[in-house]
Amino acid sequence: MLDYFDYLKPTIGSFALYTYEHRIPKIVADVIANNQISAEIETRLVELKNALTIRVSSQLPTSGNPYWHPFLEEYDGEELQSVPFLLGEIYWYKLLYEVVSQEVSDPFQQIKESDLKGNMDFVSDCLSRDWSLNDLIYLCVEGNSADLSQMNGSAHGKSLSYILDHSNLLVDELNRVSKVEVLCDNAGIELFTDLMLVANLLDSGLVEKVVLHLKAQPIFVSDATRKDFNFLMKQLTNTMLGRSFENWIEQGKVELQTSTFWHAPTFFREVPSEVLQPNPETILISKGDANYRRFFEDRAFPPSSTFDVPLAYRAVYAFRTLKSELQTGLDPERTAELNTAFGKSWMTDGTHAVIQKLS
Ligand SMILES: O=P(O)(O)OC[C@H]1O[C@](O)(CO)[C@@H](O)[C@@H]1O
Repeated sequence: MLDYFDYLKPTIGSFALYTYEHRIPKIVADVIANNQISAEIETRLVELKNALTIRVSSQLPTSGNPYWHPFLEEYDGEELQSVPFLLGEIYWYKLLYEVVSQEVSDPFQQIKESDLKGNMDFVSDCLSRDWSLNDLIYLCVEGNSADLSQMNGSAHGKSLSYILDHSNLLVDELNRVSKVEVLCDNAGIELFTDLMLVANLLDSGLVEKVVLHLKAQPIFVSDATRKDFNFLMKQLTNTMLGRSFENWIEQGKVELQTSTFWHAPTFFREVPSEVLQPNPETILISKGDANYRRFFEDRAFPPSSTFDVPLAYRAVYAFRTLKSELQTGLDPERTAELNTAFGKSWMTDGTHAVIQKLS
């Protein structure tokens, strides 16, 4: 039972505190450096650097997004340091978005686009190779290292150590379904690797349809929006991959969905049927760290813990490089080995990964 465990919060020595004290000021500085904004907006952005002193306000403009209401009711007036970390982070990104949105539609657009442009050699190299399905699964997880919210920016291509690897199970289960849904994570290189995997699934006839879930608004710096998808497609003009996706979208074999649920402070137990429609003919692939945190509610439990993921898909798989202090389903002996070798850093430094069957 998840409820049995406390939420992760920015306590001394925690990754949450490091995020609020170091990562967030860096994100603000990057947004200022990469956007043409007025002095007034810049001043308001600088105020957001002191994230821990910010208080939740139920007056936050929610632009008609109903998924904000339970959070605002519950935490109105509280400082971010006493709010569960994931929800507090989402609140902070919303404040950032509200501040800049009068002048800029996506504060991270420039950062995301220049990262992709700077990595087009990697894209060309990937497009020129033959890939097995298994290798594409690994590529797709490695794509999740390309997270621009981390201090070191895009880091795809570094080799990952897999602490759980259920990829063979996934390949086996892919033979038994007709549809795959992907909860996409980062734009640019990660989204490109997602498309590479999806293309293999459709080209091989393994599945008939794929739904890609994108963000309706910018969040967590590099999370992929519809606009980011279009930008990637533009870079893929005149490639086989680009043409295939144009056709599949036209034929309805690839569907792009966005929902405001993904940038509201919500957990998966609240996901409504207008956002996800689980069914036993479909596999859900959840990309990235933030989605993993949303499944397990950012709570402090031992890494050997297991919890039900109450979504009635044929199966749910997480493709994730670890960037936060939670993990499930790990053998206690393996956990002890990792702690001995790396201290706590294996959980947050993006060097370890899982391909994990969650249900
Ligand atoms: O792009 P990903 O893999 O979801 O990672 C972003 C997430 O990781 C973190 O950087 C650390 O948890 C968060 O700030 C955010 O949840």
